Amino acid sequence: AEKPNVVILATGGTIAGAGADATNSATYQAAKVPVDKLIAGIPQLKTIAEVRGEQVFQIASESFTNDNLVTLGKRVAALVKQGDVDGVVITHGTDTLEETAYFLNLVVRTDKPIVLVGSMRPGTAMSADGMLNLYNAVSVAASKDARGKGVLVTMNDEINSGRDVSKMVNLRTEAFKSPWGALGMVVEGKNYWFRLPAKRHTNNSEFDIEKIDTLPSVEIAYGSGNASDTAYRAFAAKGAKAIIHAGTGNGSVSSAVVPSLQELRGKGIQIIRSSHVNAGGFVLRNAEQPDDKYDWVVAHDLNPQKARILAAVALSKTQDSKELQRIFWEY
Ligand SMILES: NC(=O)C[C@H](N)C(=O)O
Repeated sequence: AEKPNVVILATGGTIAGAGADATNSATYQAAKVPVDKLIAGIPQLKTIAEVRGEQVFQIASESFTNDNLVTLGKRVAALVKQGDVDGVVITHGTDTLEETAYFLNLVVRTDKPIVLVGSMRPGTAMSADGMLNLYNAVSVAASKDARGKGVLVTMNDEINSGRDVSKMVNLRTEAFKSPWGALGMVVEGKNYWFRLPAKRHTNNSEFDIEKIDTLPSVEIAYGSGNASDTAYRAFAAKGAKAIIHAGTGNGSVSSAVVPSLQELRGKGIQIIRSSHVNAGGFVLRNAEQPDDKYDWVVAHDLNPQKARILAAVALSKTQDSKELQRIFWEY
């Protein structure tokens, strides 16, 4: 039987990292190993798919920019349109993997599997996790039963939705979790599914990377005790179109910051309240702050970095705060 065709788009990260010694599991350089070498290191890939690699970037993911997102998105969209491509895998640093996964989930119109994967240890380390993670990613991307489920992330044998999943801990290989649970598991080349995403994505999205060439500036300011309005004002002065408030608790805002956010909203900047609580926040409209009165938006269950992605994508289409709020409920 003919094997499915899977393209691996490599962007760098620890999965392409190299350390000086096998004991260096945490001290190494990310984004060193080219994609062809990663593929050659796993001869078993040939048994599950026809695999070819493309080096899109070679960067650590903390340095990913909006331009990187747009370039990658356009390449993925072009590939999934090809009849000779059945699935796409993207190797990526883990630090912003959740942002890229959510971005592609919003803007690439396809049913074909798009799977992001990274690793927590470089390939040179003892018990490196990248090899099995990449094998699993190719196996999921090659499978028909992964179609139509939105952009996926395979790490540590779990299949998570690119919308929900987040890096929850560092250093450990069990780093990625979704607050709503994994969609399934991939074990020895077979997928076991347990749930489906409920939010709009890919083919059912109103956004399309083919119509997006740049993303507006959306910045994140962190809430804590003794918070000041300095960061919010500085972002506004630099031209931010929206500011994500990475709020305490329910997305609460300190009384020292509230008047400034009202003022910035009056100048046309969108104010979006999210929560930075670790295990998954959930911000409700008009709870903690009168969002209707102030014309602010709430980020629903999206963490600040995912809220940044959705706000940037949404603002490429609308400047209306009510539309923005609808989009935050639906995606
Ligand atoms: N584990 C990793 O991939 C971390 C690395 N700093 C990156 O995101 O590129």
